[in-house]
Amino acid sequence: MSSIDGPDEDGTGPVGADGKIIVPENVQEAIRTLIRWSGDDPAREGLLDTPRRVARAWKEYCQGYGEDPAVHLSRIFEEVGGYDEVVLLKDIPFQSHCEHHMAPIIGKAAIAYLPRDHVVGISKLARVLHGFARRLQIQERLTAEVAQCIWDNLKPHGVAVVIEANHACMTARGVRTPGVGMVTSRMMGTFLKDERSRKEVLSLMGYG
Ligand SMILES: Nc1nc2c(ncn2[C@@H]2O[C@H](COP(=O)(O)OP(=O)(O)OP(=O)(O)O)[C@@H](O)[C@H]2O)c(=O)[nH]1
Ligand SMILES: [Zn+2]
Repeated sequence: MSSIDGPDEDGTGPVGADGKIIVPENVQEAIRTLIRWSGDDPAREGLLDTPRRVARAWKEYCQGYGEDPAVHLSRIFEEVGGYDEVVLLKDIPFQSHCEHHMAPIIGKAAIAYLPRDHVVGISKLARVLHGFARRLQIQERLTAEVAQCIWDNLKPHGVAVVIEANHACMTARGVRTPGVGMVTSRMMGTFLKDERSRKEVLSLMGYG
């Protein structure tokens, strides 16, 4: 495959003439080994392009390693008309992969903060979530990282993050128990210290 110089638009690696990331031979071979180990023949026609596809899919699932989610919080808005109440983005769907089985984690998040003088564009909260979700994760760390990033960069009075997700490693394999949801939360600042504020934000999130 011929290549053009320079990274693709996500900065994940050199791309070929078809505009797709070039997958090194050793990565493809690793996937062929896994196919063989699973019981199939990587040389059969339907599987010939699979190693390349799988590798590119994993680059996409793990796009978060190529970014610092904090960059999304650098553009602030100071003219907020004196608004100093809760800002909440809820029901944000996300996908991640568990670091134990590399199996999908599919869920939704609610992210809230209590602004101190300034706010950010609301889409940026979802961008921060995806930046940390697109890595190999456990749900507890994902929750903590999203909250800490907002806390460190916006310096708000409070941050609250609640994540609810299903883990495919519990449904498609292992204990094989569909329908169970894991819930994690991280409260910081006012939401941690003040019970009334915590109750208010949880109620706005739909957990009241
Ligand atoms: N706390 C936590 N556990 C997770 C998460 N994702 C997956 N797990 C769990 O990680 C554990 C790994 O347990 P191990 O005993 O090392 O692996 P295993 O033999 O594959 O475990 P089973 O899934 O019970 O078959 C399992 O209990 C998973 O359910 C997560 O985000 N947070
Ligand atoms: Zn798992």
